[in-house]
Amino acid sequence: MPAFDTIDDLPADSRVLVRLDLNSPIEDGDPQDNRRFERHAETVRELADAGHRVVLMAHQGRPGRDDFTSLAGHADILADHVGRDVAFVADTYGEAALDAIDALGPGEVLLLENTRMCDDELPEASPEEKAETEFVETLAPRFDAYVNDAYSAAHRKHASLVGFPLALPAYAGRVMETEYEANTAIATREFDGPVTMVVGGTKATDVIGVMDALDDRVDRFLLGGVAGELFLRAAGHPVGRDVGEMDLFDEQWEGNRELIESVLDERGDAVRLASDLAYEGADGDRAEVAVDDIEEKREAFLDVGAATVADYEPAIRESDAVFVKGALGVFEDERFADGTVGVLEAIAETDCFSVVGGGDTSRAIEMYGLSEDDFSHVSIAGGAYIRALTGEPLPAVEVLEAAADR
Ligand SMILES: Nc1ncnc2c1ncn2[C@@H]1O[C@H](COP(=O)(O)OP(=O)(O)O)[C@@H](O)[C@H]1O
Ligand SMILES: O=C(OP(=O)(O)O)[C@H](O)COP(=O)(O)O
Repeated sequence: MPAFDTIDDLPADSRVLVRLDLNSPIEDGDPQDNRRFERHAETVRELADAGHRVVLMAHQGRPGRDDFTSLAGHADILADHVGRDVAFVADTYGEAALDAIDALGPGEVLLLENTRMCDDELPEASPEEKAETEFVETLAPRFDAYVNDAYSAAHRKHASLVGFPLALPAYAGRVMETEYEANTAIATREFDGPVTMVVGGTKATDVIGVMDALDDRVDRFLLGGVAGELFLRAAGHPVGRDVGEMDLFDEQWEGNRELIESVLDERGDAVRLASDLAYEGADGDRAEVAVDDIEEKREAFLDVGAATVADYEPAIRESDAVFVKGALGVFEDERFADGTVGVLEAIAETDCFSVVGGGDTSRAIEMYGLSEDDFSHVSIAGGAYIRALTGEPLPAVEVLEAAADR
């Protein structure tokens, strides 16, 4: 069980400052609706229904990047999910923000401007230093409690995540609670049968590090995606290289070659690699080739093949727990979704404990009509999920735990 207090422990009629993670894809300047809104809406609705005055903080993008925008559009999307008005003020802790906070009535909800527009939010520093910033020292006295629901940002030591829990009584929101429990299961729970990890996607450096760190806590790794191709390359197959205008493979190969070879050396029996791969044939349709028949990589491989899925399915059915990190193919293109969807369907059909993580990969669930209810947990975290899997501490969770001990 987590060692932090939750919103069940909040005193009645509190003024609560709540940190969410609404960081979203931005298209034409507008935030796109996604699972983060839906999940955080549950915490916000519960707090508002209980009669608390609810002030929300969140970030969007990083300064200097295209996705660094105001949260005005986020307030509207969140309001739709909460089923209540979510007021917005284009200020983080200045006079306009303080006036809006003071004017809030019981059960009302206000979203403050992108926390990263405030100089004190970034860069990373210790909780003690962040608690002494003007941002925290100005806002904290207006509140009775701080709630952190932003599990997916909990690996960052930013003021809104680690500073406020030192200045106020601090609690975990519902998203924080459920993400924490599911994502640490691999490190904290005992499973009776085999534990399997499906490893794919494009961020090979991240997932190979996870494989190395998890070591024998996972009984078998089923590989696909870019990471899988790099492992095939290490096993002596002429794949896992950039072709044409690609730049997904060679650099990640150079950076991970030794680690891949050492994982294969030490855990080779636990690592299952694709036996066939799919690519775009001359007619534009999906074509497949057995890995043993590949003499030279001439085209981009965009999915694992049907024989690989048939090989992975029984391994999933025999498992007591399955954790997914990364897609097995470019599932956004229907022609190359079979690997990812086949494996997700196999997981959905079993009653094993299952967690699907990664913002991109978890989108395959709704895209292909799978039900989220058929998985134990679909995480809305990327980087924090990876760290939780390997047992690496999350600074924003640590300060919540420390707050509960005070
Ligand atoms: N062979 C491949 N070549 C290129 N992209 C791939 C391949 N296999 C999977 N992908 C891509 O990987 C993405 C998902 O993985 P990634 O972005 O690493 O993970 P996350 O789910 O954590 O966001 C998908 O968008 C998919 O298109
Ligand atoms: O979306 C996020 O992380 P993720 O892409 O790892 O899930 C979080 O909001 C953290 O954002 P950041 O990586 O800009 O600090």
